[in-house]
Amino acid sequence: MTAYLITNVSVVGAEPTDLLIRDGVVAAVGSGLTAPDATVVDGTGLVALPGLVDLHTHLREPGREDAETVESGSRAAALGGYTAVCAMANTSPVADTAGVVEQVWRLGREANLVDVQPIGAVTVGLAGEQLAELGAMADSAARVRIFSDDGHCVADPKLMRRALEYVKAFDGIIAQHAEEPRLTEGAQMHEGEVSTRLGLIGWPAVAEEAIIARDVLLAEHVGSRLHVCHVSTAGSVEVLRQAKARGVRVTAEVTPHHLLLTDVKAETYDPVYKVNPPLRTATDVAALRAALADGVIDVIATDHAPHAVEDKECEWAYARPGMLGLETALSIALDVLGPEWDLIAERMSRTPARIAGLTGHGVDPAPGVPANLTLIDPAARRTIEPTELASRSRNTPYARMTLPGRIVATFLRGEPTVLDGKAVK
Ligand SMILES: NC(=O)N[C@@H](CC(=O)O)C(=O)O
Repeated sequence: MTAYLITNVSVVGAEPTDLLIRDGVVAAVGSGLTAPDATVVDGTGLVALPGLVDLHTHLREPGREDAETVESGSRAAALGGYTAVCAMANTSPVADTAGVVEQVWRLGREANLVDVQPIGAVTVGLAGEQLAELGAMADSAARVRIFSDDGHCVADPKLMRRALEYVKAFDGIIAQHAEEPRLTEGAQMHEGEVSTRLGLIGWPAVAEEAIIARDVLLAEHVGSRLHVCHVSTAGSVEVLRQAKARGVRVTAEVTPHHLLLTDVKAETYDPVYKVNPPLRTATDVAALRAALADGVIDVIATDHAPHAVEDKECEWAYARPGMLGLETALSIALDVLGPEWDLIAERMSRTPARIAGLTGHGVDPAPGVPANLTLIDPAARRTIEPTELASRSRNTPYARMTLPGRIVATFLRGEPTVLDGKAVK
């Protein structure tokens, strides 16, 4: 294994120092380190963070390898500064058996660009009728701990209760896509002034808030862990705030796009802005930012949702919901939060690693810890060109926008996956 000496780098915003990486771990931290055998990476002006961890990635394999594969999504993740991603279960076939989650896990190991931790489906085929083999997935080589029907809500309260009870035995988590389906039939965008003006059927905030309110009560009742995917409304934040104050075991994520973009984007009728849950109002964006800062929202998760051109570049009503996120998340976080490195490390690495139980991830560089880290140039600005992304899909809402920050290098267990801003393999 090659050793790497990263010189003059700011670790999570602290005074510059040197980092020596050897045999997969951070071997030493301090000024004036020397290591004649090491490859030197000049860290001047760069910030080192623990490798980012994404709780919500759609890798599309098996089934839609035209939109993304485990390998292409892993490369996109590494280029975005990630060292671990949790792969959502809405593949084809659905990841609702030990066989499928093991397949995804094995493909992740083979690509070896990030650690891919599969999420298992809660219900068979995401159909919301019958619990999937949660125990078999937990006992499989993939050691699944998070279960989600993401893309669909576990709408049946009895099934949701059973799922929460079942995973309690191994301290598992149910990650809910909070959307009361009866309130969102035919919905195309956020229900509000813009949808009224455009004549599009609305997805009301209450469809999300009602499910979160129900689920925090269920989680409290059975004493299980609940995670709420892609929180998008100010009202949801208030429900979560109250639940957390009561000690309910609930965590929540927000996406970069819900921290930056609003429903006004739908006025373009460009389906790149169609996403589930939909882009909301400026008031919601402000509430989500405040909740991220005060901890009511625990993590930024990308909801990286690649879609093939034919599924996205069509009439708004026919387009699939979802947008890319892995390669731009850190830049959006930097844009929204500013250079608050400790907060960024907390929300994008330490806390998601802790929630997912990914040992060796989300740990600040220090002697002896696994060398899972990323180097960022905060002064750089880059213009997003969709054709230059590593994802197989092109559906980024940030095309031709100039964003702050650039990932210079990412290390997975001491080996670079990204160097000089380029994927190593
Ligand atoms: N977030 C999205 O807009 N899309 C997700 C699933 C979903 O949550 O609808 C996808 O898998 O494409």
